[in-house]
Amino acid sequence: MSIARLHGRSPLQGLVRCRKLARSFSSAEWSQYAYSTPLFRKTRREELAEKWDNLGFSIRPMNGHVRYTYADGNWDSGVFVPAPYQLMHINAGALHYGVSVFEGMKAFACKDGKIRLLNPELNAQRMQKGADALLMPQVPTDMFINGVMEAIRRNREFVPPYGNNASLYVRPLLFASGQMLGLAPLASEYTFFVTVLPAGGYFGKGSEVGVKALVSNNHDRAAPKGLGAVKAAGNYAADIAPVHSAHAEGYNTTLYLDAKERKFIEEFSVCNFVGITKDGRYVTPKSDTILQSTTNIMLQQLARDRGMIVEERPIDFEKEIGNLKEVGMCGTAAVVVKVNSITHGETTLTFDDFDVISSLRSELTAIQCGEVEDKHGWMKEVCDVVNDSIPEVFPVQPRSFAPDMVTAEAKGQVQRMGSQAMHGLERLLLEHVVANAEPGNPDSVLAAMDAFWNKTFQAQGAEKWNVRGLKIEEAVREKVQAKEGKNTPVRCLEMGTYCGYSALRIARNLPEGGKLLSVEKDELFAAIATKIIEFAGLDDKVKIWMGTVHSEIANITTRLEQEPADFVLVDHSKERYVPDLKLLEECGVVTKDTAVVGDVEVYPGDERPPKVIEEEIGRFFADRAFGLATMV
Ligand SMILES: C[S@@+](CC[C@H](N)C(=O)[O-])C[C@H]1O[C@@H](n2cnc3c(N)ncnc32)[C@H](O)[C@@H]1O
Repeated sequence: MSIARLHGRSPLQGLVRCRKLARSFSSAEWSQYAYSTPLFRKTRREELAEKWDNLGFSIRPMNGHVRYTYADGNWDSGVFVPAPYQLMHINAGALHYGVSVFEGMKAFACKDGKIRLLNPELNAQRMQKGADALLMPQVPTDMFINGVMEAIRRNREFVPPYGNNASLYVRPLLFASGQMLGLAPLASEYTFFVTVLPAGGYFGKGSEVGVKALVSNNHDRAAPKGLGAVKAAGNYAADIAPVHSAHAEGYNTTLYLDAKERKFIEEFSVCNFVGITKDGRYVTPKSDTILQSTTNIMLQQLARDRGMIVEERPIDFEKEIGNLKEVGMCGTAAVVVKVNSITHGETTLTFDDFDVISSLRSELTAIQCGEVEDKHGWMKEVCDVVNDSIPEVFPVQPRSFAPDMVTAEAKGQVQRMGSQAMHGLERLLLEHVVANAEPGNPDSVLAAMDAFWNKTFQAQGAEKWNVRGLKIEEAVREKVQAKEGKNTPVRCLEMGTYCGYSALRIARNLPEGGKLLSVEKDELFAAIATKIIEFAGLDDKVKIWMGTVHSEIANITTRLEQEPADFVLVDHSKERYVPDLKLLEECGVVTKDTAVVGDVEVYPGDERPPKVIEEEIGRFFADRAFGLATMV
């Protein structure tokens, strides 16, 4: 049996059954996955025009984030997700066991009109150390940097302009997104994502004004031989209560001493401790439970460049604190902030000077924005800044930003549709349509396609094939009727166009203004379908989009005008049904109101998808209240 008949025209072996799940979901249940784009509105650059100096440190919805998924021992090729959501199982390891590490980095608009990133290798290495400690997969340095750069490029209009002390704060995160019940076995899925937000605010200003710190006597940050040296989410959770009680007592931050002896300085709340001794040495604590700040590493280097003595060693609080003339707290967001005083019990020590640290800080920030030579090669160029005086034309986005990653396709886990041999048949189909159908008449084009396939396959399965088409059309018509008089267009999405047969059946039911976006990864099929649709005169309603849902998600949401789809036909490769539908849900394209019709038939001659895939599809559809057309 030729594989050709599996596509678009196939003898079906049973009845077509369209099942609407009767079960109704409460809005709370839906809220976990029925996102719709209107729930968040992306920030517009114009809204920030007056605010660059006062951005603060708050979350604003950006254009989207970059996400990679690790499953079956490999990372996928990465995707840009134009939404701030991640759909995951309620038993995800990150949620229950805190299997999560993150990073903080900054991108800057430089004097020469370029956006640059500060020292990403250091952050990649630190995340790798964290991954080791929590037995998560490594994020290779190249992938880390590619992901970070892509997230910045895609959000580059939110990089504050040069001359401003704000920057684009970049947050890469690695976590167990797969289920875990107990700590062994490990999660089957991990996610690495990179999200960004423009930030400035408190830390910028605080660095000049100075802060008051309180030695934390009732809390420890991390246990000896624990996870204090990695940027694990739990370390931050442990810091919340202490820092809030310090605030309540009128202090800006906490200072932790070592958990074992309560003698040696550890770090401030989420910031490293930096001191300048009365004789001009740069001192900073050394301990296995401190997270090493990348900013601290660079400040130390700048101090050494000036000939200063740098000592990274245990610092006995009682014995040495009085010998410091300057104290700063440093970290990516803060750079380095002046500490005016430290209170320990009844005693408060004050530090009036900040000249040495302040000048190191100025040198580092000058390197960051390209004002002084970057002798150590810390800055990595990302792209050009947005020029407000020139209308923005976004460059064509690369299809894949991690070309070396092992993709599901490369692993052979995605059904292979199409071969050299098939293209010959599809070419004949197009010739047949052009020769026999009436231009501008979709019904006659469909009739010609039916005739072609009937002839090729001696009419096997013709009737059942028609039933499938009718079911699809019925679901579309229901949606069209529901929208009648509502003045909003009917939006449809198809995954897997092949030669455009189902696209025609959908589109011929669409009223004026109705749209079908059909995604096809095979370029030749996409070209043939485009010609067939054009010949049928439905090209004003149908757009064939080349690529996969995964690679084209940002274009899909844009073409659907950030609105949910009314109808979705899932007819591409079974392995992609659930991941692609999940992504569409996260981006607000598929909601509880979308009619989703999935072809779950295994056609004769087709490779049966692995059982886990069939089960995954079954579970996914059973959990949702949208319609499913099942081929039985
Ligand atoms: C069963 S055919 C679609 C038939 C079509 N909907 C019809 O009824 O006329 C599946 C198509 O999906 C395409 N495809 C497979 N995987 C895909 C993916 N990940 N993204 C987009 N298209 C894909 C194949 O190239 C093939 O043309």
